[in-house]
Amino acid sequence: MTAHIIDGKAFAASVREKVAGHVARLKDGHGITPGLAVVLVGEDPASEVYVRNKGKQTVEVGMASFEHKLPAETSEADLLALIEQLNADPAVHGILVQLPLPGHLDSDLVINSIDPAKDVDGFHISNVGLLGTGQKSMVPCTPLGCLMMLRDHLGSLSGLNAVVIGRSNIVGKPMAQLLLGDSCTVTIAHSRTKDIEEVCRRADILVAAVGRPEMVTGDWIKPGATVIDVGINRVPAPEKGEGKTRLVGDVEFASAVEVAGAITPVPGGVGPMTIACLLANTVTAACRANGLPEPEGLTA
Ligand SMILES: Nc1nc(=O)c2c([nH]1)NC[C@@H]1CN(c3ccc(C(=O)N[C@@H](CCC(=O)O)C(=O)O)cc3)C=[N+]21
Repeated sequence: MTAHIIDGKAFAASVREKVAGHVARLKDGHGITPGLAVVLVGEDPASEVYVRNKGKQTVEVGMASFEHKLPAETSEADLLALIEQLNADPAVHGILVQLPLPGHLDSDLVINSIDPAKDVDGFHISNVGLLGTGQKSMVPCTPLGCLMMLRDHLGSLSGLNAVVIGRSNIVGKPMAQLLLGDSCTVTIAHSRTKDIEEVCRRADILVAAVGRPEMVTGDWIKPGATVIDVGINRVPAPEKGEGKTRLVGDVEFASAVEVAGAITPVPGGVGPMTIACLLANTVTAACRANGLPEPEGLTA
């Protein structure tokens, strides 16, 4: 039996359609155009993949897109001044500072200077604390997208064993919080975990977010498990005619698809959902900022 392939690209399109509906309602009914500001400091190859689709999709759903491209040598003071300006701008409902930042900038300081209500990445310490205590917050886009796909595929997650591989602040930790919020029994595995294959084989839900190409193979997976592959790794293409590089996940798809019950592909899985959830968070932020009921089905 081969796994059901969860189509993140199609799911993301349906999320964007919902977002577009809410944007239209905000515009026509209330004269509000949700706006997303993206701040890029310097150039990072991994970030470029992301930026390519994002501005386009923001405009496609009817929102305003503000891009601020700053040189790599921008000072912390100048970056903080820009964020202060965006915090104060009523046309800006969401602010995203592209990570990683150049080494001379303190990313914790920068992220925590964003107004938490406009922190559509959900990385501000206030949002992290709100999520961890089950209060209304901005939820990080990648874990939110994973949660939406899991709920859509499985219905209830209650009582299931979930294993998250990776303990980053942007994926692993918030993902674990969301799964706990949906009453999973959650394990966070990482590079120092003993018998990691064994730990993973107990998972009904396996989320791989380590950034190591094809680390998880079919023999790590419980038959029938739902596998979410967060990894986006660019590796050299083995065959001529495939271009110089190709994208692979943290899961070895060919062996995993034979064992899992369902699996997300790379590309076309978590990546498109991340961008869709960024737009969803922006429309949610715009509703909250104006005291309007928040969109249903777009929040955790
Ligand atoms: N503050 C901040 N927030 C982020 O969310 C953030 C960031 N910084 N820095 C960079 C990473 C990277 N990231 C991606 C999102 C979607 C795709 C995506 O849609 N990928 C396509 C593949 C695109 C292709 O074919 O190259 C897919 O998986 O199908 C990729 C990468 C968000 N990031």
